[in-house]
Order: sequence, then C-alpha cells, then structure tokens
Amino acid sequence: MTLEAIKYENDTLEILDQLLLPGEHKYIPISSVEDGWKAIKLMQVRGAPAIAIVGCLSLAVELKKTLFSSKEELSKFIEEKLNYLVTSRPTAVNMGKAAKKFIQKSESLTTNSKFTLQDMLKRIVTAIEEMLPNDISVNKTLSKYGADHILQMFNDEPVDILTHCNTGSLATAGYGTALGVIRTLHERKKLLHVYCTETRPYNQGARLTAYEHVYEKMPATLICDSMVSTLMDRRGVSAVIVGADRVVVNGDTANKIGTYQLAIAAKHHDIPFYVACPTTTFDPHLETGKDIHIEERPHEEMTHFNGVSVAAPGINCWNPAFDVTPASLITGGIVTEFGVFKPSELAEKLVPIVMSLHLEDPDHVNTGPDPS
Ligand SMILES: CSC[C@@H](O)[C@@H](O)C(=O)COP(=O)(O)O
Repeated sequence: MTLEAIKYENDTLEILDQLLLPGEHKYIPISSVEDGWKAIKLMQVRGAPAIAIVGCLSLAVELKKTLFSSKEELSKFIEEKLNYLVTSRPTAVNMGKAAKKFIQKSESLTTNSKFTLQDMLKRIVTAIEEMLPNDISVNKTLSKYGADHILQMFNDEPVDILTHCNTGSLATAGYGTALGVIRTLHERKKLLHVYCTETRPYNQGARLTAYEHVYEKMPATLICDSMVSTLMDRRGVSAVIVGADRVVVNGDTANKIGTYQLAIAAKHHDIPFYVACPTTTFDPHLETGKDIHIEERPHEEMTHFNGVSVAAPGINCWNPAFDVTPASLITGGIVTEFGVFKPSELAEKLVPIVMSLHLEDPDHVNTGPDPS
C-alpha cells in the first residue's frame, strides 16, 4: 500500500500535510479554493502533478456548495478561481495547463445550448474528479516504459538508481513518476539500491522520499546533495532518474534546484540521466528553458530548520526553488506515458500528441488555432 497524499471521498478533500512529515502523519481539510491556494503556496502539498490535482479539486469542492444562477456566472467563477490558483506557484506547468483546459471546457459548455447549468456543473466537476485516477494510471504506464528502457540498457540485470527531490505517491495522485519507475523496478525485483539526495534547502528527499522508501521497504540510502559526485566516483550508480516541473519543446527541463548539477556530474561519469513525467508536465508553448519562470522561495526555508536558525543571522540569501537542466545533459531520455523520447525527438513526436490531446474532450468546440 503506497502513501496517499490526496484523499477525496464524498465530496470532501483532505491532504496529507507534507510539512509535518516524517514526524506526524496528519490530514488537513481543503474546503475552498483559498485553502487549496494556501496549501500549495506553503508546500503542505507539492510536486507538479499533486499541485494541479489539489488546486482543481479545491475548485470542485467549492463548486459543489455554491449556487449559480446562470452558465455565464458559473463560467466567470471557474475562470477567476482557476486563474487565481495558477498564481500559487509559477514553475510547474501542470496547474496552468489544467486551468487552461477547464476554462476552455467551461467556455464551450456555456456557448453550447444543448447543456443546462446543471449539466455544465456536473461535467466540469466530473472532469476534475477524473484527474485522480487518470494520474495514477498515467504514472503506471510511464513507469513501465521507464523501467523497460533502463533494464534494456543493462541487459536485464538489477540496477542502482540515484534520484532527487520527491516524485512519489506524495507528489502525485499515487505511484509516482521517477519514483514510479523505481517502484516498478523494485516490483520486478530488478532494483539493487536507491540513493536519494537530501534535496536542500527544503529537504524533500530526506523528509519525503526517504519516508516513502522506509514506508514501503525499498532498499535506499540517503546522501547529502554535495555527495553526488563522490557517490558516482566511488560506488557508482547505473542511472539517474528525476521528475520535472516543466519540460519545453527543445527538451530543456525545469526541476527541483540541484537537478542541473546532478546531470553535469552524471555526464562526467558517463551515467545515463533520465527525466520522468506525464505529458501534463510538457509545455508545448515554450521553445527553450530560458523562458521558464523560476520560483524564488522565502529565505527562511534556507536559514531555518524546523524554526531553528542554522545560518548566521543577517547573511544575504538567494533561494531559487528550481533550475533548468539543458536538454544535452538528458542522455537517457524523457520518460512519458507515450514512451521514452530523446530530447531532440520531442518537437516532432511529442508536440503533435500533446496538441491533439485537448481535442479529444467531447465538450471541446473547435475555435481555431490556439493563440498562445
Ligand atoms: C512528480 S513531482 C515532479 C516535480 O514536481 C519534483 O521533482 C519537484 O521538483 C518538486 O518540487 P517541490 O518544490 O517540492 O514542489
């Protein structure tokens, strides 16, 4: 049984408060969009897919208890709330893409006279609720592709994996992306050992990834971020696999701060470097990583640990939460639910798939090419 970060039952939404882990396993209620926004901003829930799911479910919860007098009123409400949720954390694209998708859906339903106000409400809420099972199923599919690819590279021999940040059940609806690939390797008895980085400054590796490994009895060792090159040099790992917050058309990838230096070290040691993510993390509107907005977090997340200062008071700080790994360093591939791609293949092979996905929505009205 994997950990459950998001509980949605009987129209009630609760999240496992990740700021309290690993010390305390406590669920907190999310009863409105405001609650959802705050939980995302404070990082009580984090990880690109989980942010989008909790954000949208917080809207579903609010929609179910609000009275609307017209489809136009409902559509305006949805648009305003989703645009607000997008402001919570800027780097991960999943929330922004989900917002765009549901705003378009709501506009289509509003203009289509076939649907009543109640039909519209039901279709929007159902589509949001589908995000949970869909994410788990996508994670399982991409994990299978990732595990197959890695094992093929190593002639089906068991492997050692290095990962960064937390990309598991806690960062998704369940199973995980990079950690999903690791989980699949473990299920196939092909995982020798995982090394997880502490992931300074906010310690998602030490607090969350380590917790998931201990919880599920997967063989793992925690290292400090600064030990990565020595690990590669002295012990060696078969492959590095990380998640993503935004992958752009040329393959440049934004992920947790520290990913970039991991990729440089992997290249130096000739170790394949993989990124695993659902296509909801792919941004077909940005050509290169230079255009990705990098979130900067409060200095206290660096200078304090559980409220205790660990840095000299008065020192200047800079705390970017993500970095961009250039496509040239992603030597293993980008693992998605549609297979594993070399970064150079994304424009030709993945962009058409991603662009066609929203057209599959039965409520979509074709309004011409996307202007963005
Ligand atoms: C499946 S989670 C993928 C990414 O969101 C993850 O690697 C990451 O960088 C999380 O950052 P966080 O700041 O904890 O939200």
